[in-house]
Amino acid sequence: MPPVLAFREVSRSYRTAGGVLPVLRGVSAELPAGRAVSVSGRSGSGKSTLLHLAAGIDAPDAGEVVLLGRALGRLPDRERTRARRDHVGLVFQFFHLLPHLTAEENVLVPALVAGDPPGPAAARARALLERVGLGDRGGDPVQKLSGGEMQRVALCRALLRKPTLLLADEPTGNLDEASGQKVMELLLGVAREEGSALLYVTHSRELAALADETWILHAGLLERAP
Ligand SMILES: Nc1ncnc2c1ncn2[C@@H]1O[C@H](COP(=O)(O)OP(=O)(O)OP(=O)(O)O)[C@@H](O)[C@H]1O
Repeated sequence: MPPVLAFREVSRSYRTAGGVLPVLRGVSAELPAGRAVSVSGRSGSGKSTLLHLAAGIDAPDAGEVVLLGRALGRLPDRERTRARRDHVGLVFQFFHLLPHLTAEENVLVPALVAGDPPGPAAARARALLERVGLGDRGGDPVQKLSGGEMQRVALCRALLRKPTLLLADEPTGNLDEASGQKVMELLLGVAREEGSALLYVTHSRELAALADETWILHAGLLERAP
């Protein structure tokens, strides 16, 4: 089976006022199906850049990002968007929920966008909310929920269409330690049950250690922690 995600000699630099800033300098790594990998590294080391490349939101200057055997850079825009929609779930630090919609409606957004049949999608949304302990909050507008609860809703939304790859950029960065720990345990547990590979960025050593493997970005290169 090909890896869910592969970085092959990926480089990315940015043009800044001070000149060209090389962020990734020939990074190669593979994420096998169902595996959980955390990404660490100091501020500015390129963690978010790596995740954006994985999601096809950003493109490398050189090298290839391969999702399920297909090099994203070689796909036409529409195909790349479809690959992301069908195979990738995204969780962000600031949740990006629609505040006036209910928890269940937020979870259902990806199904609406994709035109999935509403009945099965709604049943799955309810089952996921139940799984993360929010079975009785599905009808509440998300703006009434706590930060930890909002992130659990965002997790359900990311998982709704059974993504092969779940990407999470500092998913606990906006939460206190206790809710952060709970969200991370749920993220890892549900991803494992669903068989989704998981790549998550975290600044916390404890939370990074919960993964099967840790990738550390340093000086534009990727090192694997034992
Ligand atoms: N669009 C951009 N234009 C110019 N520079 C950028 C751009 N995006 C990122 N950078 C720079 O690239 C470097 C890596 O950014 P990135 O956000 O990937 O780091 P990070 O490891 O996620 O950082 P943090 O832990 O602080 O969130 C930083 O120095 C950042 O300022």
